Amino acid sequence: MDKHKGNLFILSAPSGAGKSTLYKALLSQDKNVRISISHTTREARKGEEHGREYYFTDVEDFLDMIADDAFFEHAQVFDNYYGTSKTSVFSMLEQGLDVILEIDWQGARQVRQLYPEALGIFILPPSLNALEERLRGRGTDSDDVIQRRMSKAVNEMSHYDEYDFAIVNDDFDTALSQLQSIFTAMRSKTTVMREKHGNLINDLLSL
Ligand SMILES: Nc1nc2c(ncn2[C@@H]2O[C@H](COP(=O)(O)OP(=O)(O)O)[C@@H](O)[C@H]2O)c(=O)[nH]1
Ligand SMILES: Nc1ncnc2c1ncn2[C@@H]1O[C@H](COP(=O)(O)OP(=O)(O)O)[C@@H](O)[C@H]1O
Repeated sequence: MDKHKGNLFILSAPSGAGKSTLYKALLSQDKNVRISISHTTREARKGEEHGREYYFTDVEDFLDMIADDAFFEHAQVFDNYYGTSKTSVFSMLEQGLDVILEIDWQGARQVRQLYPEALGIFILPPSLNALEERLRGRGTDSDDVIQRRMSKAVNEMSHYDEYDFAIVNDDFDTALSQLQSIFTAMRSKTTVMREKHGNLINDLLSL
């Protein structure tokens, strides 16, 4: 795969761990970061908008996109399909923007295969009780759905060590500052410096 100017980040967590709240806070403070908007076949929740949280798509269109090789990665999560389309991600990276993929562990595995320089970050809740409270507090899911999400959460969390970094989202501000530090560190990698500051590096080495 071609080299791009921006960095690619994978952000995964069990539902309710706080990843959306964290990345929204990061986005509001960091003008160089964008979130990739996924396609999904799940129903929009109250307050969600097509093209903002997700592109809400029917199963037939989603399967057509798979057949057209339009996805960078895709997976079935709960009973729905989710996928990241190739075009917008690569155009943002090409513009030098850092891109966050908010995807599950199955999608993360596919991205690592295709794009090994992607950096994986896993968000953990401080406890299972806290996770359940946050899911209930969000008020978007029925009891039934919450129980299913809780059992899926344990499965999702069992993959945390496939990621480069893990953050426990207990105190929100602490977790946010850890996330920001990871982004800052990634931008100082020598490979990124060479790509972005080639002229400076040539000058510095010119004696
Ligand atoms: N593989 C993959 N997973 C995704 C994508 N978009 C969202 N997901 C994952 O699908 C799961 C369910 O997401 P969602 O329905 O928004 O519920 P939420 O996690 O409770 O907000 C989460 O684990 C997301 O990370 C995607 O494009 N690809
Ligand atoms: N550190 C935290 N402490 C307490 N509540 C939190 C914290 N981080 C997020 N939340 C709350 O938990 C709920 C789930 O967060 P959300 O970002 O929607 O999770 P996810 O995107 O991982 O499913 C939201 O109501 C959010 O305000």
